[in-house]
Amino acid sequence: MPNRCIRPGDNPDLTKERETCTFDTDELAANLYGSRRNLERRREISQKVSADPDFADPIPHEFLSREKAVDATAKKSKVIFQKWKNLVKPEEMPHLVNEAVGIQGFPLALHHAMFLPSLNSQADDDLAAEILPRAKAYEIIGTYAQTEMGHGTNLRELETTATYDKTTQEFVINTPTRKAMKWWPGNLGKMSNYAVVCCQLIIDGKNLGPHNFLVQLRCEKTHEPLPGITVGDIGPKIAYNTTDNGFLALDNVRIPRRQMLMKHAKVSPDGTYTPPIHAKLNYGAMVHVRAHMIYSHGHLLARAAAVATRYSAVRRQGRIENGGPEVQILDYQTQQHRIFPQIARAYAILFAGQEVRDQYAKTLEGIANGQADLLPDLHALTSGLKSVVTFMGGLGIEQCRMSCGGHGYSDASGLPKLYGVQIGGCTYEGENMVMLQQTARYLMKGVKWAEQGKSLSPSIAYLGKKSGKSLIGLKGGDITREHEAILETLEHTARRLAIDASQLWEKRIKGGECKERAWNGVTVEMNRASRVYTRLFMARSFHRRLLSSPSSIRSVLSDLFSLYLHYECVDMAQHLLEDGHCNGGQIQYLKKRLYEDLTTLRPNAVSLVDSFEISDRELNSVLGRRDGNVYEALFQWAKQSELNYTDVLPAVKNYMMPMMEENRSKL
Ligand SMILES: CCCCCCCCCC/C=C\CCCCC/C=C/C(=O)SCCNC(=O)CCNC(=O)[C@H](O)C(C)(C)COP(=O)(O)OP(=O)(O)OC[C@H]1O[C@@H](n2cnc3c(N)ncnc32)[C@H](O)[C@@H]1OP(=O)(O)O
Ligand SMILES: Cc1cc2nc3c(=O)[nH]c(=O)nc-3n(C[C@H](O)[C@H](O)[C@H](O)COP(=O)(O)OP(=O)(O)OC[C@H]3O[C@@H](n4cnc5c(N)ncnc54)[C@H](O)[C@@H]3O)c2cc1C
Repeated sequence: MPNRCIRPGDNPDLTKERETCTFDTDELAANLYGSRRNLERRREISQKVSADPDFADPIPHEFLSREKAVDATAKKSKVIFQKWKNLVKPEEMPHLVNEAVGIQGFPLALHHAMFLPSLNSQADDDLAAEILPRAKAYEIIGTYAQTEMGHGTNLRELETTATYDKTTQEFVINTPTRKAMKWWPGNLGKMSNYAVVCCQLIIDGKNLGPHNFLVQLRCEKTHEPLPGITVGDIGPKIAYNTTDNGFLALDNVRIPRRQMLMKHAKVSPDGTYTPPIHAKLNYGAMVHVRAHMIYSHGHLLARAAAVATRYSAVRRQGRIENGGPEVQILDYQTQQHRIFPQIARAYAILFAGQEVRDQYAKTLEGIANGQADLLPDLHALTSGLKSVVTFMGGLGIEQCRMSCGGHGYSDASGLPKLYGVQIGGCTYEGENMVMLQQTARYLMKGVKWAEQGKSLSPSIAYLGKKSGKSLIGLKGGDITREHEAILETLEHTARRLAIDASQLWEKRIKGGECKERAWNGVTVEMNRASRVYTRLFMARSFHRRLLSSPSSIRSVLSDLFSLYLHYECVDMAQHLLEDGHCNGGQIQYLKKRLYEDLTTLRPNAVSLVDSFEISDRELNSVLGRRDGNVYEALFQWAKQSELNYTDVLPAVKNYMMPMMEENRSKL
């Protein structure tokens, strides 16, 4: 079944790969994006963006200074949020943005990712009615300012205060020390004129903990900072350099009482405080991003896998046997072992990302109806997923980069930027080690509930099951039963690690340590349990997707799922072996199956990444281009380097030439 990406003039090796494809690449892409219609819309948007002169790039972003890149991004953002705004549905926006401006951020990123969601879910009706229409119409730009120079993780110790003044019915917002400055918020430095600012709420001298407040930062007419406000950009970073991550200090800035986000927690005019139905509803914007970033980070890995796979199909280097032409590097087993698991993981992350977005929507619905009972499960799952996915994605992108040899190190490959953006996710929205502990807290409760025979939510239902013997390698040639056997083994391992961690914790408490110190003595094991819980969820989610897939793509998805499971199990072999649930022979069996999977998937590798349906513009990689004509494109790309504007650089004229001349004249 030929892949529909084939076009005349393409690199013949890529064409051959696509001709040997065994599945309908459009079917898989439609499944990935939810429907044929969604796939068509995706393509339509890609084509229209490419054809829109307002989005044209005279030279690639990689060659622009930071200021020019920010300028170009802002210009395109204006086009998106004025000219294009009504041409796309909200759920198509992320694709439009990726396509038109790229992945390094844009002036309205935080406005969408956190400012609007905070207002939507935390502002009371009056404030929402006043501010939301203006924010949605882009009359104002906002961000989410929580992290301070001195505190990001430990929100309880944030220093910025919002002290209620009953006499004027205002909050006084203040930054008491240098390290209390807000530091890091995206789009805070230069773009935003408003922010949701997280402050300790102080009433009558009593600290009621972190709460959110809407603060105007800049004049709506001049964009100059308002009195009492010091604001700016924190400087260049590993990536996200078209984002103005910023600093902010507030010098006793007064805001009206109603600018506290009071849908859940409330302060009445006389200073009476009413707590929310769930203590952490103020943290809702973080849960929003965590729930959505899984999918977007899966897409980053998908891009890297697409670049590495296509390039490895056109790159020929060395021979496996003497004689004959040089081989495609994709034929080396080590190359397949590096890249194919990244393809499988990208699909797994995308599937899990879609499930968790749905779970988020359900939880939000519940909260709107006064029910926060789904929140703890969602918080545990999103905390685990954000940590596992960003770390796994970072490792995966780096594997893809190395698999492209020298050219992978060039910005032409697009891979260094992808890596920089991906690993940002290990830190933002809660540092990974910290968020895994949030998941572990929930697991520890789950272990207790299971012991007490209480009912468990679906994501931790496995904690209440009994383990049998691992059937890995004992299920004959039936792939369906093999998948089940592996999933059961993963369930056992996730359960066993959670119970072991719980017992280790209890042992330390019984030994006389307080709960918290005892916790710190077992957090490595706690986080291990959280990771395996998360990886089990991802495997189960992939399996659900496989079982519900149409027959036309069932076989290739099953091959991919096999590789996914075998790879994950070999990667986690230590955990499978530790308690004797699996034996060495079973691990050897899994490795043998993994190597077979590499061979099975080889003919479909290029088509599997074609089904990610990432346009050349969005991929932004000379190595990953759909037509595979990389060498000419590489030269054309390099010619645009600003160092090539002139043959003899001033740096050479001013320093190197005189040095050489002086040294020659000494002889
Ligand atoms: C046009 C484009 C459209 C785009 C659309 C949106 C796209 C989104 C995709 C975005 C992708 C990329 C965009 C990039 C943007 C990045 C921007 C980055 C922003 C940030 O980084 S914002 C700052 C984030 N900061 C943090 O995450 C801080 C981490 N720290 C914490 O969260 C907390 O301090 C803590 C949880 C670690 C500890 O808090 P604490 O108050 O001390 O609580 P605990 O005692 O630990 O826990 C008490 C109980 O509360 C539960 N809990 C904690 N947090 C939550 C929560 N968020 N929700 C629910 N429940 C929570 C916890 O489990 C405890 O429960 P228990 O007592 O055990 O029952
Ligand atoms: C690209 C990017 C964008 C960002 N955007 C925003 C934004 O828009 N708005 C915003 O408010 N913030 C933003 N941030 C800030 C970000 O949310 C914080 O940096 C993050 O939450 C980590 O906090 P921290 O920097 O204080 O790290 P720290 O807490 O100082 O972490 C340092 C180390 O200490 C460890 N550590 C800390 N506490 C514990 C613990 N309890 N247990 C074990 N280990 C611990 C961490 O694991 C880590 O290894 C952004 C950050 C980045 C990198």
